[in-house]
Amino acid sequence: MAKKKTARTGGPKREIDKLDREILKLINERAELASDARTDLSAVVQKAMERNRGPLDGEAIGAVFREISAACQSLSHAERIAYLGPEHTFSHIAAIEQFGVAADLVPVATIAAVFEEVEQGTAAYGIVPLENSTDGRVSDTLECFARSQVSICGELPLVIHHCLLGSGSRAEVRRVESKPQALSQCRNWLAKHLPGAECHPVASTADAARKAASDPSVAAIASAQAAKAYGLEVLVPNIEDNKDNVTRFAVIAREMAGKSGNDKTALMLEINHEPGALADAMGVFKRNRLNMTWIESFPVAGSRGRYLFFIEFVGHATEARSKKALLALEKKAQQLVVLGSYAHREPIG
Ligand SMILES: O=C(O)C(=O)C[C@]1(C(=O)O)C=C[C@@H](O)C=C1
Repeated sequence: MAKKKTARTGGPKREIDKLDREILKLINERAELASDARTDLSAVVQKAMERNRGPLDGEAIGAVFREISAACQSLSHAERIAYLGPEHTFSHIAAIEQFGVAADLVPVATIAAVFEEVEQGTAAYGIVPLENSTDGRVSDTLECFARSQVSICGELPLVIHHCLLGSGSRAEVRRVESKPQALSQCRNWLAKHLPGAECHPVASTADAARKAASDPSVAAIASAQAAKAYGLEVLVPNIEDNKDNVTRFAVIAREMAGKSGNDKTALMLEINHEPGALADAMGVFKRNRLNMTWIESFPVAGSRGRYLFFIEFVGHATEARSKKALLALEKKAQQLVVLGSYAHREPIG
């Protein structure tokens, strides 16, 4: 079939040159389209098939362009960084701290979507809240770690100042919206200063700010940056209950990070359901003189009684003492997953 088409359109060399030019054109188009996170590969393939005048048939040209588009997409997505959006969430602020404002920062709707972007390779990194000094763990994130393959390759503890934002006056506020973690970090302030207001959970602090912009009876708890971006007034700044309110973010990726010399390692452990099993596991850290910096027990969804332990200790997983401890833990564990090693950071802000 290819031979017949070549003859009709004037020789293989010319056809291949023409094909090259078409490919180049489509690659350029693809690069432009890649800036849109939702670009669909099939649109590019479809275009290539429509433009095709031989020598290859439609199926073959579709297959070639599918491969080219996928390669371009993975190249152009190599440095995309996914975060819980919309713009001006605390996750966005953390992503700017970590990667700079010029980075290709991509807002997504949920923490689970951040994990998906990284797992599927459409983003090289993601940034997710792990725990807060007032409110404890961020369950959405731990749940994602329990069923995902991604690693932690960095940490970023960020000082969080919450503001009450609105488009009217404080006296008009009947409802306060924010992410449950933010509402919880301000619960004493809300009980004292807005006891009659209904608290309503939404997907993120910036999502709350965006919604509050159209209704003066609704206030949002969000950052001062969100106030500016969504055209709201800061009705009350610094309403967090604990003045040293720090959220620790994890930078996630498909690969682990190398040694920095001042590292921590996070792991996920499930142990036998029997007396002394947790004490035995803890004994491994003691014997190997490894200082634990975090422990969190988390129920395995739908298991009725099984728990995962999220543990963090000082040291890189490749260091001798860590390796010895991980080996000993593995023998005791039903499940042991090293989530990653990463450089220790002091709180920012
Ligand atoms: O909603 C946001 O702005 C987020 O980035 C999420 C999040 C969280 O879930 O912990 C991050 C930091 C603050 O603790 C409040 C909210």
